[in-house]
Amino acid sequence: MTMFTANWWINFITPCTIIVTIAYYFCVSTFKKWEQLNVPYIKPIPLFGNLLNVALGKDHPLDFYNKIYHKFAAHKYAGVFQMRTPYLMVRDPEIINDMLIKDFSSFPDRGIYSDFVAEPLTNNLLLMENPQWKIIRNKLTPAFTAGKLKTMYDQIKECGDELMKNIDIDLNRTSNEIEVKDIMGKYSTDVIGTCAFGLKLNAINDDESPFRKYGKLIFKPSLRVLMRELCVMITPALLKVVRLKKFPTAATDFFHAAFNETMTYRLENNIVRNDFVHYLMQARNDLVLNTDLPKHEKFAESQIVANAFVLFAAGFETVSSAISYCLYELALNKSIQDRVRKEIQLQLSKNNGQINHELLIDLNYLDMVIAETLRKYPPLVALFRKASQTYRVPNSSLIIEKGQKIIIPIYAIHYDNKYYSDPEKFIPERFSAEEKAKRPSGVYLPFGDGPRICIGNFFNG
Ligand code: HEM
Repeated sequence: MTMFTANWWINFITPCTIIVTIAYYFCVSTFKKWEQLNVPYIKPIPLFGNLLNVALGKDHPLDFYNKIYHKFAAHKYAGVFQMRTPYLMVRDPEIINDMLIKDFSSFPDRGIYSDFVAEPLTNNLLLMENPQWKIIRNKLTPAFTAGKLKTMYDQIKECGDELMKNIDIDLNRTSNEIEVKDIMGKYSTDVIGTCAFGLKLNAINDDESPFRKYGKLIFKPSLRVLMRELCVMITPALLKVVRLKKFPTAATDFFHAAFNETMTYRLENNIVRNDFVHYLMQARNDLVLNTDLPKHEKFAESQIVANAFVLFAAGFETVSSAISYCLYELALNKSIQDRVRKEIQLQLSKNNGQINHELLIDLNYLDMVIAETLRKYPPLVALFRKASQTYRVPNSSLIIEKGQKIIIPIYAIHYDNKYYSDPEKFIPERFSAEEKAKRPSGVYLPFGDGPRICIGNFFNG
């Protein structure tokens, strides 16, 4: 009997010890990386790396990046462990420029994980890797030129008129208060809908608009999204087990059906409009239906729909957040607000009351106000890249291996008083031609930079 108990105990304890040892080894197996490469870093905690407070919801990722950026102020780069995954945070503007622009061929992808089979809508420009990214980017770039924007002013103005009507109604209904972020979300949904897809979504007048409803849903922070991100940073293989999706199924089903229907409708009715859908359909002809293409170069129908989705999703949230913050700062800074108003009134009177391309390019002060808004409130707090080959970091002994993930902390750089004195203050004059010329490049990145810069960059003026 005693023998049985002892054996049972040994039989139990041995596998447990082995499992705990393997689990522990797995949790810390990547943690020697920065020490071996002589890169400064903060001591990581098993499994969580440096991300414990973010995982517990105590810190926003933005605070986390800021802390590391400031802690290593004397260094050009620092090592970060996001759970088990080692990232190199690059702080130095020259290295940032090299990675984004000059040495783009070594960093052509973002390295953000997605399972394109389980989540076909994520198989789009933002997450696609080369060589497919380059092919589809070349097909869609012609949809984003200043000339195309000129043809869209009337549609944008129509949305603007509806917006003004609704602001008036809201102000009368409430005691002179409006929820700016919400109304701008509806407005930008309508603008992208009409300019990009030829759809009159009317989200501004329709609280039940499904584009607005599902658009909001895909950006809603949730435990599901946090858990998914943490799983990816432990090991993407975990997602095969826990099956957490980036976007709620109801939203992806809706957008899939909506964009499919839009394209089918145009095909069946021979409708040709010079907008994003037109270029997406051309891409479909060239890359999906083209029988001359070898099989491995062909795209799937679902990739065309995924790109329609990303143009909508990446477009409406960024634009509405930029306009909302801009209005917020104008409300706080009356003298800046007055100067913007005066400039618009002056240019309108010079241009016979017409809002068109000529008027917009003369709104120099407004341009500076928007640039300062995007400095203070960049919609993306960081850029991501992944090394596609071994890379020697310029002017240093550091050699990055293929697959190394990179973080460029846009937000922290935009608040670094080395480049922007009194960074908390809203000072549009920072973006006068003279002031801009004094700053190094690589320290103003609201749209990213290099060949992978935001494709909608032009759309924002
Ligand atoms: C205020 C407005 C916007 C801001 C601040 C913004 C910001 C950004 C940033 C920071 C990136 C990553 C760039 C990089 O990694 O270097 C990006 C990528 C992207 N943006 Fe925007 N964006 C805006 C509006 C738009 C609009 C209106 C659209 C489409 C209609 C759009 C579509 C995209 C797409 C498709 C990508 C991925 C590009 C690629 O990898 O080729 N964005 N955006």
